[in-house]
Amino acid sequence: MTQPKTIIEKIWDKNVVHEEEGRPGLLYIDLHLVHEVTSPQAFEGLRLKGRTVRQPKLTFATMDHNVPTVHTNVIKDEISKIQMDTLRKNCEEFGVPLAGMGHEHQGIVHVIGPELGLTQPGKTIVCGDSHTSTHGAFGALAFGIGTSEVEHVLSTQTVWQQKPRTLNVKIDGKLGTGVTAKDLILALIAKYGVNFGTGYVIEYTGEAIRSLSMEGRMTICNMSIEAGARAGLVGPDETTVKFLEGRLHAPKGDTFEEAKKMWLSLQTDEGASYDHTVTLNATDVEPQVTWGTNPAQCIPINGTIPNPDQAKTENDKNEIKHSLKYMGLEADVKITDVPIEHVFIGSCTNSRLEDLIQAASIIKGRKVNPSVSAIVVPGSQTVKRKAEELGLDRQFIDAGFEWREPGCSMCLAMNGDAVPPNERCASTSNRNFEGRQGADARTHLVSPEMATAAAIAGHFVDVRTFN
Ligand SMILES: CC(C)[C@H](C(=O)O)[C@@H](O)C(=O)O
Ligand code: SF4
Repeated sequence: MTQPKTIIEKIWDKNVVHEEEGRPGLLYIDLHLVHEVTSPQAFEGLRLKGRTVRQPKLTFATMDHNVPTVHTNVIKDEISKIQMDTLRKNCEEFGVPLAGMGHEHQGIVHVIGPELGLTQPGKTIVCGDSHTSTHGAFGALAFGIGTSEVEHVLSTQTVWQQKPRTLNVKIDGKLGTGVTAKDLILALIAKYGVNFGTGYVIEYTGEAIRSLSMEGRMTICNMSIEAGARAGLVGPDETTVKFLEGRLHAPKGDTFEEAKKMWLSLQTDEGASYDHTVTLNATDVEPQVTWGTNPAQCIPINGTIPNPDQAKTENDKNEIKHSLKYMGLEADVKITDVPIEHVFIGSCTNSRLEDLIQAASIIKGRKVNPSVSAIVVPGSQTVKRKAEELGLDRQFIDAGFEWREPGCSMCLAMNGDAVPPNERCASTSNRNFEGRQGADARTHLVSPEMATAAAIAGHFVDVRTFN
């Protein structure tokens, strides 16, 4: 009898083309996603070495980090303009399909891959971007790579990888009303810290994960990297198959039926062992808000800002003090008493149609607080179009939100969208590091529902009682 395997080992074994004891393996890549920030030197490398792109059909590029989200044909920022022009030129020269600015499929790379049906179960997927882990929601082995690896994948369609250790994150129980996938992943990182995934690929299992939509699973897998993991995935099921059926690049007709069989059979075997397991009970999770400068510095909405004097170690004490200072917060204050000036609904964590529907559902005819400036940035042109078909743009605009063009936007402030110094933002993105949303900007990570509620209230508020 063959040894029972995890889905992670199955995908690895299917795609590894060369392996030696104690060394990284050479992994064949089924899909290479490309964006304008991490690709220019990689293409330049090919050019200098006289090489071509080995598999242009397995490569797909978009523009996201630098695109302005206010409607314009003029890119003011010179570096942004150069990166985008360079990507266009490179894609033309090397025959790589591109959804550039103005293209109907343009959007954040981790939103468009799944949306176009490029992301599929069992694939190995890479991109020069850490949040490539998002695509793991489909049962793909998807991880971020550096620019030199981007060049390697462009020219050989393979990458050297250390065989991952496997981590089972088992989330049982049921999510309460008003509690989302974003709250689950924040609570998980708050419980185990920002390094518990280091050296591992995570498989998310358990009842709570099974009952999530694909959008929810993407939110969770997206933030695997914030737990230190290279990748995170969810075994494919009927939810996965249903999401992919009819998508532009998904298989069609009989080929779809065959693919479906293959996808559904791609599961961790009964009795397979993981290198490590951690658990969380979804029933206990409340809406979360980060108060500090890493995603683990996070409390439930009814909590208070931690007091450094109650820290367990000297190190923790100093860390809390440092974060409080940067964030301009006092210990022991209720998080619901903290006022905000900005709201950002967007990013590859929470800018899909479902996120926007859920965010809009909180408005109920109310207005954004006059002290808050709030923007909604759809993850892609497709999301934007569909949201407009549903009238979501009107709901947001009527409430006082700005409705923007798709891109990474205020998630990382590379494109003209930034939080001013010492101002506070409730953000649906994934990183709250110092300076992430602009120099001295203060970021609080929350779910889309919690972001809308905060925009209306002008401070953090429990979305479950905000009627
Ligand atoms: C610019 C890119 C390399 C970076 C990443 O790898 O994640 C960005 O997307 C981010 O979220 O910080
Ligand atoms: S939305 Fe943010 S996290 Fe996602 S790829 Fe863009 S910059 Fe990175």
